[in-house]
Amino acid sequence: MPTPVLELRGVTFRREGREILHVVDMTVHAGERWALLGPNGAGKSTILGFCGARTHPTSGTVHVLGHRLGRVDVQELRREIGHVNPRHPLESALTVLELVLTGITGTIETPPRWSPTLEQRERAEELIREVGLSERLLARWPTLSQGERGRALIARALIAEPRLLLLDEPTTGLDLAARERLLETLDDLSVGPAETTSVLVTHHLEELPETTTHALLVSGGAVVASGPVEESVTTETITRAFGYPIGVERVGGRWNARSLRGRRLEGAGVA
Ligand SMILES: Nc1ncnc2c1ncn2[C@@H]1O[C@H](COP(=O)(O)OP(=O)(O)OP(=O)(O)O)[C@@H](O)[C@H]1O
Repeated sequence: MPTPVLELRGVTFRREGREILHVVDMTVHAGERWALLGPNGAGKSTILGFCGARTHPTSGTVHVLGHRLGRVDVQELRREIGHVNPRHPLESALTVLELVLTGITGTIETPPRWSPTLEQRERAEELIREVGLSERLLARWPTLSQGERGRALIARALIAEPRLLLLDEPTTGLDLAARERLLETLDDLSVGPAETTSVLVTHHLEELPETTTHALLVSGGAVVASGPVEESVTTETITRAFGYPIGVERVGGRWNARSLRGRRLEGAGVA
């Protein structure tokens, strides 16, 4: 069995005298697309922090790309991880092209006196085309819609050819068409290198890309379900994770969720 891309074993996390995560285990292999699901405050972002080598556990072990956190230069490790953060802290008015190129330098702003090679520029343009932003190539960051920013940030992450892609609520706040477009962009990544492995955080089942292969459901810092998505995302597990009766249905590859309060559980084709 090849070395997993991510391995969390018996991970706990304590802050201000409170245990935020209780014994989390998770193993992600190359090519898998994971979703981290759960209600507000469940611990999803904290887990994503381990995956991105940004947070260390209080106890237990975390291996990222075969390296154990605490025994590796995290700066170097982070270069192999693409992190799409909707709260990208860019302050200057970079164009889409310039923004994507900062994925090569691993910086937020364009470093002084740095300029791309012709090859790097062409690669950036190719990725911008792939995420459907060719017409906005020279548009500046402050003028981009939230959906355009999301897609530009995905291209920025991909240009560094990461072995692991982390997506923190990439569709939050997008209108319906922008959300669908971004999900299509994520689904299309599966035609890229087979090794592209991803972990996506969301609260909403409707925001899961069709290509999701596995899910980890957390609630109150504990794992409710984990494994292949068909087994881990069901009416029973989602109801347990969110503490509310929610029916889950998968239609045409995508998921729907709705309250079962006042409805009968049987029938309705729930998963
Ligand atoms: N550094 C910290 N210090 C103290 N408490 C923290 C810290 N980081 C996270 N927490 C707490 O841990 C819990 C889990 O937080 P986390 O952000 O991981 O949840 P989440 O599932 O991502 O939530 P949301 O869906 O609301 O973003 C929350 O109660 C949060 O307030």
